[in-house]
Amino acid sequence: MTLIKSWVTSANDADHPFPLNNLPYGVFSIGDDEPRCGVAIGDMILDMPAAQDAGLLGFGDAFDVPYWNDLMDMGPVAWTTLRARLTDLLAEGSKDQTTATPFLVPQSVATLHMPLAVSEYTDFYAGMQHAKNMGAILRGSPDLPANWLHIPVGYNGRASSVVVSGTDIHRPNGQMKAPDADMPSFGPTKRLDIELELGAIVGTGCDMGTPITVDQADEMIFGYVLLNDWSARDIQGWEYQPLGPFQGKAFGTTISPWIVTAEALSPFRAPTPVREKQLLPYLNSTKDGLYDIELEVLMQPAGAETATSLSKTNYNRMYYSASEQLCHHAVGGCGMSSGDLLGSGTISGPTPDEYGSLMEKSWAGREPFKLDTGETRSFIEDGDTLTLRGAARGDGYTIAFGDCTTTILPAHKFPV
Ligand SMILES: O=C(O)/C=C/C(=O)CC(=O)CC(=O)O
Ligand SMILES: [Ca+2]
Ligand SMILES: [Mg+2]
Repeated sequence: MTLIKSWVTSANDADHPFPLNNLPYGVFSIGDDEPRCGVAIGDMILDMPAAQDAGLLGFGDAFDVPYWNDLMDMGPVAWTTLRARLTDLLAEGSKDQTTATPFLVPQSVATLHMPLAVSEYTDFYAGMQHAKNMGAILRGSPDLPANWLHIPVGYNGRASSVVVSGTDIHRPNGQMKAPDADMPSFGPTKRLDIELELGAIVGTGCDMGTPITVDQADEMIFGYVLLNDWSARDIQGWEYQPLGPFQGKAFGTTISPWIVTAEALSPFRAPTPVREKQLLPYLNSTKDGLYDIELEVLMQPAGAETATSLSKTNYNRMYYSASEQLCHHAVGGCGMSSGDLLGSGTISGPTPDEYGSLMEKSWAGREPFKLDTGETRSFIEDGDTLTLRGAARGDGYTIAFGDCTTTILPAHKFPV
C-alpha cells in the first residue's frame, strides 16, 4: 500500500497523521455550534452532516449526531461503503472537489469531543512484559498467574468516566493503607500513574447467549483509539484483592479523539507471538490479530517548554489480540454492544525505555527517572501533562491517531 493522494494537499505529506489512507472519524464543533460527525483529512475536517445534506455521501442522517454509533450499528458492509465513498470524494481528481470544498473546516478552529458514546468499558491485561513486571513489583515474582497463558485476563471497568483527550482530570481521593500502618487513610493518591493502551471499539454487537468465534469478533471491531487507563496505585494496591481494580481505576480513562478504522489499519496487521501454551480451540483464529503501531508516552511538567519522551514501544508486542479478547468476553453468553470499548492492557516492551506505566518505569518509586527539565519523577505530580501517541508507518504515508493528552489537576478537597 502506498499514499493515496488527496486534493486536500496537506494530507499528502509522508509524515502527516491524516492522509487519505487514514480517514479517521471524530466529533467536532465550531464555536457554539452543536457537535457533529467529522472526518479528518490533512489539516481539515470534512463536516459530515453538511456533506450528506449536499448529497455527497448517500447515507441518511447517521452523521447529524454527536457520535459515530449509528454508522457502527450499520455493520461492516456500510463501513466499507462509506470509506470507499469518502476516498473517491477526497482523492486527487475527484469530480466533487468544488462541491465538497465548502464543507471542509480547519482543525485549528475546531473543538474535538468524544467520537462515540461508550456503552461499556472492559480492560484487559494482555501485555506479557507488563504482567511480569507487575508481578515482580507487587508480588515479588515475575511468574505469570497460572491462568495468564490460557485466558485473556480482564475486568469490567466504568464507561461513565471515559473522556476524550484534552479533558483535565483531578487527582483522585481514595482509601489506601501504607504497609506499616495499622489503619487505612483517606486522601489524594500519592501514586498517580498512566497505562499506555490501545482501545478497540466494538462496532456491531452480539446478543446475550450467542457465543462468537475470534474471526467473527474480528469482523465486529470498527476501529481503535489510544487509551490511557489512569491508575492510582496506592488505592489499587489496598482494594484489589480478591475482586480486582475498583476505585483505583474508575476516576478516568482518556481516549484519543479520532477513531482509526480497522480498515485503515489493515495493511499493518501483525501476528500474535508464538504461544507458550497452546490456546483452547475456541480461541483459534485465521487472521493476524495485532497491528504494527508505534507508540510513545510523553510527560511535560507545568511550566516546562517541552515534553520528555518517556517510552516508545509497539502494539505488536501484545500476547492477545482485541478479537481474542472480544471472543473470550462473549463466549460464556455475555452480550456485547455497539460502542463497547476494550482496553488492550498495558503495552510494555522488554526494556525500561519501552515500559507503558510509571509504576514500571520507576519500579514503584525505587528508581526515579529524569525528565529533560532536570526534575525527577516516580509518579505524576499536579500540573503534569501526559500524552500518548500512536502511528503506523506505511510506504510514504503515516496512519496516526492524534494525541491523547491530559493535564492533572490537584485533588478536590474532600471532606470539604
Ligand atoms: O498486576 C496487577 O496487580 C495489576 C495490574 C494492572 O494494574 C494493570 C491493568 O490494569 C491491566 C493492564 O492494563 O494490563
Ligand atoms: Ca489497564
Ligand atoms: Mg475508567
